[in-house]
Amino acid sequence: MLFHVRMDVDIPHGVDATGLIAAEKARALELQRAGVWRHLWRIVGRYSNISVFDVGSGDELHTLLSSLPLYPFMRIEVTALATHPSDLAAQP
Ligand SMILES: O=C(O)CC1=CCC(=O)O1
Repeated sequence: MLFHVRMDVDIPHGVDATGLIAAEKARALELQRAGVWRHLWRIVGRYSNISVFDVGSGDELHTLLSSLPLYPFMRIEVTALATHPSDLAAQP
């Protein structure tokens, strides 16, 4: 199942998140190499990203997202994706 995910990061002033940011990057690269984190894009001008995940279920995605190192400092919006009938890749 594909999910569109927007993550907005808000680290409070005074919190040293250097280690968490490094750990987040390592986890993101690991999940991309595993084919789970399919796309990762920066939203221009914001400390936010748009991502696409390929996971088995919403429960699996929740477990994954809530285990990210920066999760305590993120606001996350998730949209489940389905195949569009006019998608070229979906044509017979
Ligand atoms: O910088 C972000 O948008 C948060 C983040 C997700 C993966 C990563 O390495 O940083």
